[in-house]
Amino acid sequence: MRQDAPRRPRVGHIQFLNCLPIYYGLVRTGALLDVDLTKDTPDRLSEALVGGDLDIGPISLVEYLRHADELLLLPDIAVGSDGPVLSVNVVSQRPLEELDGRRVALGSTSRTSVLLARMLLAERYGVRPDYYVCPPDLGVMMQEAEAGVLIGDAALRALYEGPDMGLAVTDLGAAWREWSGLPMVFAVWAARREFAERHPGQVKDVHDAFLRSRDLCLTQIDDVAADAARWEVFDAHTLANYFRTLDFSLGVRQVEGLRAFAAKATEAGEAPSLPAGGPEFIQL
Ligand SMILES: C=C(O[C@@H]1C=C(C(=O)O)C=C[C@H]1O)C(=O)O
Repeated sequence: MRQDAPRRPRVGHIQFLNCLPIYYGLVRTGALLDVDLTKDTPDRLSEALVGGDLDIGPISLVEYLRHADELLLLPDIAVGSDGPVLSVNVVSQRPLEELDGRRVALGSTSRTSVLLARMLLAERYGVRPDYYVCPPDLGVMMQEAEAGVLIGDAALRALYEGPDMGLAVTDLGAAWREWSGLPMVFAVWAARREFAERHPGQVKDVHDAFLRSRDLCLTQIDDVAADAARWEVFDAHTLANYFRTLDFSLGVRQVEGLRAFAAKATEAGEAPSLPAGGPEFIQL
């Protein structure tokens, strides 16, 4: 028996459909054998990465901004959209400009989208609702509040079911694009700095695996959607359209969008400002 057996990197994975294209390829390429994977909601994964319980993984953008000194970004991978995202929504029983002083529920799995919603409602709609955090359940939210902010599968479902229930659905990817003219980055991938310094090879391997996985999947979206539709409430066409809508890249425009969001978050007192030239990427 080896007493000092090296351990696999502890890697996070968002358990929403939005990251299925990345997971799918990890299975197909065999990369899952080389990582200790934790699937969870974005709020818990962010906390685990910041707390040192994970080494590498996706992190909600604003949580990255709050802990940028402990983290390094992985290049070229993110969860975002350039316009509508379909799965980040404000669901409302009345027009957004009428929400002043009204109860608005913030889904507990989100950190970035709930902040985006609060900034948008304050700055674009001039309203100051009475916010509270609650589980991401549309039915409960609509009983207790006039509007709710949802992300992930629950938000995608609300997009299709909300209008029949008399609810207005505002896509926050589209709203951000109208506001800033830029793509929105909801989550980034990061490694803990100390881990990256000790195990640069492992970070590179995990990063390569994510990119290969994503790229493989993007060439087979209809097959991935058909496979996933066997277990999901969404049909294959809806899923394929969703996967094509999401933007998993982190190029020059996405980084511009990230910086614009960071500047607004700093102005709102929600995150320290990015260092000049930031965000800081890992050198692989
Ligand atoms: C596009 C999405 O982006 C997400 C939104 C997040 C947030 O608001 O904190 C975090 C991770 C991503 O899952 C989504 O959840 O549908």
